[in-house]
Amino acid sequence: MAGVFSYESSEIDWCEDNYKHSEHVAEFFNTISSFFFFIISPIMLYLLHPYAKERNLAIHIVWVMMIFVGLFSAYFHMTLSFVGQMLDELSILWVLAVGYAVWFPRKFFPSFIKDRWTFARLVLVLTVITSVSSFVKPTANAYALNCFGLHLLYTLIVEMRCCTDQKALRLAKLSVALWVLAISCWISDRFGCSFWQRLNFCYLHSIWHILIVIAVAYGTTLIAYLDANYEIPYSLPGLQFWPCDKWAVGLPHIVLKDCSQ
Ligand SMILES: CCCCCCCC/C=C\CCCCCCCC(=O)N[C@@H](CO)[C@H](O)/C=C/CCCCCCCCCCCCC
Ligand SMILES: [Ca+2]
Ligand SMILES: [Zn+2]
Repeated sequence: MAGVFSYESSEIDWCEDNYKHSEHVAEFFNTISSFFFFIISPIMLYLLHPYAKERNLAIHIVWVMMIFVGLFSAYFHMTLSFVGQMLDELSILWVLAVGYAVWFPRKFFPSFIKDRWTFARLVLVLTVITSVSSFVKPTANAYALNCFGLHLLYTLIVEMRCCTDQKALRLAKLSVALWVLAISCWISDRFGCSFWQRLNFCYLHSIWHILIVIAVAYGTTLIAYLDANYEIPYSLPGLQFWPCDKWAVGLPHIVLKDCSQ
């Protein structure tokens, strides 16, 4: 039993050299880059608050859980233990589940689902079953999780096909570009390690951590914006960038022009 907690008990080992910078931390840069989740999550909680207050406070669960994703990711890369791997992957699965439950567009619901509450209960049942199944072949979990990324991409493309809002279209292009860059780093670290070792540059998984958390910030704001236009159109949702709307870089957020109704 203790074996599952022990260092390197996971079958997965990322490209970064182990114990190069500390005898207690297996993958130093992969561990510290996980702390990026702690920086972005509280800012996103703050930025999404006006929208969540108007729509549903349960939306905050997504970014509260992202803090745990960062925590478990840091623990996994520090120990490369089996427990660390499962906590990292299961926390991602549950963030995705909450995201789908609160944001998945009603028009894509299966025909036998009548309302969001029933859809959320279906997501809960499927997530419990998937969580149990994830112990059957743990090495396949990360690939299964990336399939959700592909499904989100597909949903976004269908949603944006008839969108004429230039700010939303720009945000969609930025989210997809960040996700493509992030997933390229993840795949390259996984399958091209010997090449990167020859170049003495084994930090692609750390770069993935940073890019994916920004992609999720952009992607979730876009989904929340489309949701606000559909569910609370009277609040006249708009998109802005923080800290300054005129800057080329920043975090996107929703501004509600009329919260009086
Ligand atoms: C309508 C549905 C809305 C859903 C909202 C989704 C909200 C959050 C989604 C995902 C969180 C991703 C967190 C990534 C954590 C990275 C930790 C990590 O590096 N883990 C690795 C091991 O260290 C592990 O191998 C990674 C596995 C792959 C995870 C893939 C997750 C899917 C990401 C989907 C991102 C969508 C971005 C939107 C772009 C259009
Ligand atoms: Ca390693
Ligand atoms: Zn990682």
